[in-house]
Amino acid sequence: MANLLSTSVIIANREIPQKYVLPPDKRTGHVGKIEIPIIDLNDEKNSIQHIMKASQDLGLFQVINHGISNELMNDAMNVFKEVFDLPPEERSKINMKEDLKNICRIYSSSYNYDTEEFHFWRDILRHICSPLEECIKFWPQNPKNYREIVGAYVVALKGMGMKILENISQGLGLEKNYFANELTEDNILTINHYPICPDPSLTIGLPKHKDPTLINIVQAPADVPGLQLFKDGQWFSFETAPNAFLVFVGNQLEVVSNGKMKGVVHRVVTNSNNARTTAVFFVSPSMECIVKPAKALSEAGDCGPLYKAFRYKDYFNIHTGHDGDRDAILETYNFKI
Ligand SMILES: O=C(O)CCC(=O)C(=O)O
Ligand SMILES: [Fe+2]
Repeated sequence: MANLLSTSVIIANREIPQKYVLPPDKRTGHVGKIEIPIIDLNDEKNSIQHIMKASQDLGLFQVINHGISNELMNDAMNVFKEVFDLPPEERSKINMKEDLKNICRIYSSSYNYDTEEFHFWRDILRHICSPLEECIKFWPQNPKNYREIVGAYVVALKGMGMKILENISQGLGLEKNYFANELTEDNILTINHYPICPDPSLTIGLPKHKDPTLINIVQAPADVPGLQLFKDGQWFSFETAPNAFLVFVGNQLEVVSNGKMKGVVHRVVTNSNNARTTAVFFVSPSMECIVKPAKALSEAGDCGPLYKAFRYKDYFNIHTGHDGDRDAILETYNFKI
């Protein structure tokens, strides 16, 4: 297995190995600033309309009053950080031999570490979360309350995700529970840890991509920036409100909504002053699910369906197989008609 950045001599030496240095055309330059709409999930009168507008304008919004307590958010973030501070011999126990389905894995850069053109400046702890009772047995036991806290966190995130999707289905004119089925059955939680980087101008935490899921929900620190989005030919950095979650429209929502909602191209840059840890909850179709535009939407307008039906597994396999540039999937996998 690849060395984790968090333990390796790279950090101690304060130098960037060649494999992490981006080709000049991929380096990050000047960026503008943009504000991401903040949506009050308690404001039932307006939340649908605000979510729809933000999803259509930007493909990204933040939610507050989302029902997940600050205490649970803090507890979860603290145990995630503790995992990355564990001594290497403790951390290596996370990749358990009995975990044949790779339910819980800790690794560096990406799944394509051995073949990718350059490495990303991040370590990842990835947990499959569904079905929870099966998967939780393979999650870390150190810190000792890890499973209890992260189990509660995942249940809360799923509940919040479904509430957001109820808003979206109503905003699209579909029945309220349109997404309460195999379209949202697979859930993964990844913890991204971006260590301090001696020279952020030469590296990338996560290169530009659109999320392959239905939606991605992100808990990111308000005081350590890193995420940037691409809009109208320019990159923008933005701030995350304290105790808010960011919600990204994923490619599958683009398909189901027949292009009414658009995913946003984004990336993560590195930081020379602070390490950054984020939690990302993927709400995805099951691997066998056939994804296609909702009939009510493709039959309503003049344009007909804008996307072909496809099996999520076929899409996902191509998506994860792309070294470095996950956005390339949009060109190579022609799921558009
Ligand atoms: O770690 C972050 O800030 C965002 C990660 C992300 O975009 C992703 O995992 O798809
Ligand atoms: Fe993403």
